Amino acid sequence: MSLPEKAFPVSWDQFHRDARALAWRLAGLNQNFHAIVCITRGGLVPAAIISRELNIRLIETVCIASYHDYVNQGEMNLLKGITPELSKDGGAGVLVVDDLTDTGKTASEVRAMLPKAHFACVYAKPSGVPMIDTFVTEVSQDTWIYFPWDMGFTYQEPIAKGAKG
Ligand SMILES: O=P(O)(O)OC[C@H]1O[C@H](OP(=O)(O)OP(=O)(O)O)[C@H](O)[C@@H]1O
Ligand code: HPA
Ligand SMILES: [Mg+2]
Repeated sequence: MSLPEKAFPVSWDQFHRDARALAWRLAGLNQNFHAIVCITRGGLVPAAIISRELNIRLIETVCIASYHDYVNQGEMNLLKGITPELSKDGGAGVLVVDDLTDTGKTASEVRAMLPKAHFACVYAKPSGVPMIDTFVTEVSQDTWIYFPWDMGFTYQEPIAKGAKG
């Protein structure tokens, strides 16, 4: 697959604001989550912000990767699963956090491990939306989200010369 048509660049400020907006939504559910399971690596950043806002101090990781060469998704690679302490009741009362859902495959893989957990991510594309309980911003499927931890400052082509957005 080549790079999707549209670009959605996100700055650190914007990501912090959007992750906080996610925390507000989650707080409004009054569900009293006792732990966060964050899907590494992308979920580490929103998990740090949400754990601070909601005062959740028990943080676990599930280490899973499927995008092996930037935009192309390969097979799911589960490097570390979830402690039985958190998965024993199907993950009831657990909040699962990721940066985004795209095809929904990553979330679906983790849902199979924690069917009763609440799934949250900051950004969502339409194919992944059915896998997620709470998110903040939806972008179209033909959009690539550029996260600040993947970026550096570079020259931008003017719009009139064909900049992508
Ligand atoms: O909905 P999907 O199509 O499954 O894609 C979403 C997943 O892809 C990215 O992770 P990636 O596998 O690139 O690993 P990373 O978090 O370590 O960057 C992203 O952080 C999500 O976890
Ligand atoms: O749009 C995206 N941006 C960054 N990482 C991703 N992994 C899957 N989709 C995306
Ligand atoms: Mg990820």
